[in-house]
Amino acid sequence: MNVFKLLSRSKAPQSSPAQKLPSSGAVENPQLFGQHEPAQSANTSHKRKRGGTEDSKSTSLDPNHSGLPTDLDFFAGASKPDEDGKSKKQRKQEKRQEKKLQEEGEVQENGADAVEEDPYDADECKRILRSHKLKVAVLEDFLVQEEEPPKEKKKSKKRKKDKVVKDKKKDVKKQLYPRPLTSFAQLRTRYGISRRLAENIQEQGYKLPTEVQLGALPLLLGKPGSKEQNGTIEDAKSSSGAEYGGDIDLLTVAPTGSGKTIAFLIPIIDALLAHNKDTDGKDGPRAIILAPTRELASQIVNEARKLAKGTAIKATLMRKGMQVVTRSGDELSPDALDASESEADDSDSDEQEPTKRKKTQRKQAELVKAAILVATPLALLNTLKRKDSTVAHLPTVRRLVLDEADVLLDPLFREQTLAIWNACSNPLLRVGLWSATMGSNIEPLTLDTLNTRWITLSPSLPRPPLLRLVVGLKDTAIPNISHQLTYAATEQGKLLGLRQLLHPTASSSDRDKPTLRPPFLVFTQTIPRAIALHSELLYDIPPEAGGSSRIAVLHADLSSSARDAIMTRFRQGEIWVLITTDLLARGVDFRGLNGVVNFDAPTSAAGYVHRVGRTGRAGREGGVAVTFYTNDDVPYIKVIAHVIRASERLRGVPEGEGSVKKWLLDALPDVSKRQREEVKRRGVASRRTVKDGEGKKGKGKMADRISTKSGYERRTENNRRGAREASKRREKEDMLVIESAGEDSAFEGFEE
Ligand SMILES: Nc1ncnc2c1ncn2[C@@H]1O[C@H](COP(=O)(O)OP(=O)(O)OP(=O)(O)O)[C@@H](O)[C@H]1O
Repeated sequence: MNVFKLLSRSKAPQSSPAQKLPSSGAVENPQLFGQHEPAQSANTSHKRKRGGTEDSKSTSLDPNHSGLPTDLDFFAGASKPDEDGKSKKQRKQEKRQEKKLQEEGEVQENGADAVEEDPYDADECKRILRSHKLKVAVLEDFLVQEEEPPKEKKKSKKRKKDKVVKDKKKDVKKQLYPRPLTSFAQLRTRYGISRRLAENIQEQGYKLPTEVQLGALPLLLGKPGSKEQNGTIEDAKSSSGAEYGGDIDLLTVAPTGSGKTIAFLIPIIDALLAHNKDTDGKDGPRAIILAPTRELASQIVNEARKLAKGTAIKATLMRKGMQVVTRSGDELSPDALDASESEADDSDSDEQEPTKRKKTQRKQAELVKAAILVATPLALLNTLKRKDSTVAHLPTVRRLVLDEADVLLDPLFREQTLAIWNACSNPLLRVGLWSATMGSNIEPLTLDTLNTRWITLSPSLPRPPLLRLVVGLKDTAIPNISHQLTYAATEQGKLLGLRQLLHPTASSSDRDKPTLRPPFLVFTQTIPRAIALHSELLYDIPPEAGGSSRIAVLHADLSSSARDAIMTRFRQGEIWVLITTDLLARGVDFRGLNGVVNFDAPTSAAGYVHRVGRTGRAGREGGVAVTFYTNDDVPYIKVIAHVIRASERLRGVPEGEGSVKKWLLDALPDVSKRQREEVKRRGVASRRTVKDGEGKKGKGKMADRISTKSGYERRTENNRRGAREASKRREKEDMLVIESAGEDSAFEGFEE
């Protein structure tokens, strides 16, 4: 068996206790926090089941059958079980219910899973949320602001309104304590999600919800009028958020690999299924998910398809040539027209016969018919742009998700993202912003956008609140991986260091340090550096082990099909070392990835959090993150050292024992915010790709160079090569002289 097959998303085998590596497979408990909390006596999952007994459903969706040892089954019911695992109270309740059912002679409409839950204990909710490091706050409670929109107000009243808003702001960031989702079974029992959706979730084999699912799903699934059903206590200060009935805009910050994707997909699919007419996208998509890269977008499509399997809901990846709204040809921008003529639809047409497909290609290229559309901002905006540069509206879209929201609202993508957000003209649009990191500018920008949209689109409608859910410490790397910050002095030092990782020897491997095993990712600052590093390492893997086919480079200059092929080979375990740029830094999920090497140090704290978060997914232990730094990085490495320190603290590593020592933190210089911004935007100067004509005498070439050879060796080699070439040239010239002399002597013409 090829152990590297473990990398495959779908074929990860079970872990063995001796081998704790991400590639060893899924862990029992994907949660990052709260696992060592003692199980409390307060019960949050007492149920009176209508239609069937508790044990008629011994699946992983059953909260009382999670299959975990009691010490791990953090959310196990609190009533002391008897030999059959049930308390007397539960047995009594079940008998009562069975009898009632027999009398009624039928199962309640919602199916055998419908239950009614007891009012919950608010203190217990708070305790669970705190132990899992979940914080929910109302950023701005629009629902209570039922004043006229500011636009229509007279100047004299404006001051008064400002005061009202200010007063309200005292209440801003009010904490909420939603009732946590402690088992996937509750999705059906508490929120009545569709049976098919519940089965699809169960098929994924998830045992416990991760923290972000535990907090976000109750907020997003709460049905209007579910207040009583949820047994919410009427306490303004410790509200559960159920009063919003799921009608909210949500900004979520949760660790990398913590399962944010299904946390935003489940509510979308559930809502689409709830409204039969929304399941197809005949008149246009109902939900749009934006992601910064094509790789991430296509991964989200896969997840959505798994969750929507067997339903009428289709998810599709936005490709060049697709159209999202019906428009006549002369309305299209040249970009959109070119694209629609050159390419056809995606996998929705895969099932059709080839001839039929050919005929319908043109038609399908005209309109996407999937209810869920996943796209990169540029790809979508290109198809929406009209000839006159205006953007077509998407009135059918009711849900917009910005995955990796901080980067989508970063200057690089901001304009495109906001253009799409504003193109979603439905006043009932609800937005979700998700990421593992969120800069401080994102909240005001989001509030601003929501405000402007409300004023222009629906001033008469009540507005939903904007809630913020934070899991763990904001902007911190996950605690379940080990970090190594390695000083390599020079570029050559980094290459030697990387080779030592590839070929560890007894002398090179530090016993205290966990070894990095393939498969792993190697990040560089620029595309030319990734290509150069790939050429340098190409023959480092012996032919017996697969040779150069085991190492590959992936970057944005490759064609889409080449990128897809490399991704597939890496997932299948054929490629062991993948060299890449920040293209793969965010969102991409290689479940069994054992490590990450920052060959070029990331240029921001967020960059570090996302890159290293490609390993240690869903609570897997044993991932390793190695970061090399040279003299050129010294001014900027402190922020990364701080992130590592914070993550080790979260893990419980005592002060002084972590990989970043205090003396190092004290020794590293601080740089100004401006310098930090500059390096974040453009990278470390010595590694930038210098364009033609830029920089001094060939500096551009130097910047991209990656090699083990020192400058001295290079110069000596160049001199030798120059001397050899000069000598060859001289020999050639001598030969020419002799030959021409011979020719001259042989010429006997022109003489009179
Ligand atoms: N409840 C769960 N139990 C176990 N595994 C889960 C659970 N939920 C999601 N996963 C798995 O966790 C992995 C990471 O999920 P996902 O890609 O959604 O993370 P993410 O939070 O979006 O990460 P990132 O911030 O890097 O984008 C996936 O392989 C997914 O299948």
